[in-house]
Amino acid sequence: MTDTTPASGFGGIQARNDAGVTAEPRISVRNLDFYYGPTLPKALKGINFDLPARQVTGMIGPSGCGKSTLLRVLNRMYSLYNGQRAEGEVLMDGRNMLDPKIDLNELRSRIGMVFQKPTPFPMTIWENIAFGIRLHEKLSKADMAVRIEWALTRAAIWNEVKDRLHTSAMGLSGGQQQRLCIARSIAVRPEVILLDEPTSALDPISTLKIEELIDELKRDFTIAIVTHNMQQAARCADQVAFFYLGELIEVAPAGQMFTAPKHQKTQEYITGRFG
Ligand SMILES: Nc1ncnc2c1ncn2[C@@H]1O[C@H](COP(=O)(O)OP(=O)(O)OP(=O)(O)O)[C@@H](O)[C@H]1O
Repeated sequence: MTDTTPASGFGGIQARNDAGVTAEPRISVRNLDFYYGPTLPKALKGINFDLPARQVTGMIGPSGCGKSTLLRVLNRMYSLYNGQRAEGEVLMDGRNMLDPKIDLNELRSRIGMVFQKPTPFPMTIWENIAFGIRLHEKLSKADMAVRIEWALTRAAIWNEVKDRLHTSAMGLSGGQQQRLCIARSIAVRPEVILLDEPTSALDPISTLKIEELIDELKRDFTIAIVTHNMQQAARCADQVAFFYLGELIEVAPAGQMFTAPKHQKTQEYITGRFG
């Protein structure tokens, strides 16, 4: 990982990516509201922000503020559940990804998701990767082999698994399983990867590997990461979005967020006064 001289931040938090956010938006979220049910209050209220292309957006905020809900809306996972409803827009190339006319398969191939707990399928390492690719593309055996090696290499796990591709993925360590899940997600060559607390079940060394991987992957992918760990947000993110009670309170370049947050609530949260 390249390092920059960190700015001194609140609570000793130092943002590594201090350059600010200059990229064009890959996803623009506009006036987004979300309901878990017809009689339940809004879980997301009037959210407006952009995910800049090939940058990492860290999503922070106390438990229940809507971070995971937002990721579930971005890849329309909620549409599997009766009664859950989103209003507003999630724009990619000027098209609203929430429009039911947009094919879910297309959406999922453009916006991939990795969950908190590693979720490998109970099949071989090879099949874990091939399975998703086959849903979207028909590749020859040779092309499939190339794609699988590419995905595992990009997820920084190829060297550890290349001699055991046809053994069960369940035999991998937790950290390896999570990198396999990242490989599975990038194997379909999405443009955006959503990571929901991807290291919360991992040891510090595996966590570091995933953070290094995120830094590497942002060369090609637009990334959003939900994290409870301020230090991790400061290490990984180019911009940080702070959520509270279903609202987006503040979004800013990481350096600014951890040195000079504009809102009192943000300041209280990042200094550990609640949450
Ligand atoms: N399936 C559900 N049905 C009804 N309400 C839900 C459901 N899932 C989440 N909620 C509510 O939506 C709000 C946002 O929850 P969400 O899981 O997005 O928060 P979060 O910020 O990701 O929290 P955490 O950091 O604890 O994972 C909370 O009030 C939660 O209770």
